[in-house]
Amino acid sequence: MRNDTDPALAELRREAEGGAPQALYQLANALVVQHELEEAQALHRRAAEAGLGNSQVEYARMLMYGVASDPDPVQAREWLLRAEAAGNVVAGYLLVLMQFGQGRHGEGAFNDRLLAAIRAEYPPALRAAAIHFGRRANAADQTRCLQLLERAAVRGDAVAARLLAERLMRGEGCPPQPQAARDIAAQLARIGIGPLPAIDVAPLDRSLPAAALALDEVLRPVPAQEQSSRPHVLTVDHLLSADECRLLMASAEPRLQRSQTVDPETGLPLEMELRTSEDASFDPILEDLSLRLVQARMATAAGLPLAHAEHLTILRYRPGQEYRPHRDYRPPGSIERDHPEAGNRLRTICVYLNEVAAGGETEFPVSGVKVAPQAGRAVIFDNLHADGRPDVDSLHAGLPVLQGEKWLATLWIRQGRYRAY
Ligand SMILES: O=C(O)CCC(=O)C(=O)O
Ligand SMILES: [Fe+2]
Repeated sequence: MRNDTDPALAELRREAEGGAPQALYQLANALVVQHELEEAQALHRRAAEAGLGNSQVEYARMLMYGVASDPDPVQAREWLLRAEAAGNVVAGYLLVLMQFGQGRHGEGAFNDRLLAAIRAEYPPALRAAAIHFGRRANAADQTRCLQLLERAAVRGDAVAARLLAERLMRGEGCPPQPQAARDIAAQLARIGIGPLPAIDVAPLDRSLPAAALALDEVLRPVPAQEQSSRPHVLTVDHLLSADECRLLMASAEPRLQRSQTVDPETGLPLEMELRTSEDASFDPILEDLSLRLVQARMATAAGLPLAHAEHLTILRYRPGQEYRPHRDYRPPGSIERDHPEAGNRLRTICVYLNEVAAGGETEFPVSGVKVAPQAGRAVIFDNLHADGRPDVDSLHAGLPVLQGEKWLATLWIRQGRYRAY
């Protein structure tokens, strides 16, 4: 509904009457805050056509996420390329994000794009690069990781600040600096953010070259251990680094809510005793490059394109909480309501994000396999037979947590494309 009473908005409207691109941009941003998205989109488009880089980026963002219109990643990409050519580094950063969702990394340029956004001190780029360097087992890259986390934190990135505090406290990549860690923790506590669960540090990657960015490292195949063939269950230890596990927990925590499950009869979401955890799901609009790269790593480990994955879900179980035996494939009714063209859930990948003091294993009753949580360990299993029929043997459960917390990241990956980008 049009808001005509807000004097600040009325002033912006007056200023935009002359059609100056900067004034259109400012009015559009104010309208987004008021949820007047269609008008905002039209104004960004006008300013974009007049050559304003910031509006080109905002218009492209709306097209990427399908805000005020259906998603149009092709148009979004064109606007981003235009803005990038005019020197807009956020456009380059968003192009990297899209490349890793669309399997367009073959076009290259992603490392240079990220570098340009790092040089411009764009916090999401600083954090993504920090986590990238933090996987490597050499002192120079570890120092680079810490410096980049600090630069992101100084620019207001609370997730980077949490990752930095954990590293300083434990002396990861540097000697322990408990006082500096406590200072950051105290600042975070003032805005209601507490410490993260303790996790063991995964061994660092010795195969990566020092110094240069190499983002497509997330797409390298990883060796997996087969746990059972019926159902088909694999595990990958240390798929995610400590920083990546912390990133997922820190990004999810503010959004956790009581989990819902799909009613097998009606396909409608339902709160029930089957699943007693809390969860957070990341609509792509909430994603940043760090989250996207971790998901690309997970999808690669599962052997499927990220574009086939439903939204990333992070679960937290407290003592006594569990996910009773169930299968992940969905009833036909529920598929019809949610991207029927993507088909059913072919494969699931879950990654444990912390050490659980006791309990919380993932159990597959048909083969008797039980996978114990360990930070960074992935469990990957098929929900459908090779011919696409549901595999009833894929029955599995998250056993009750007996002590401590269990954090888990899940991607349910469909047979076909689910995401626009
Ligand atoms: O908590 C677990 O170990 C299993 C989780 C699960 O089954 C799921 O996310 O679909
Ligand atoms: Fe499941």
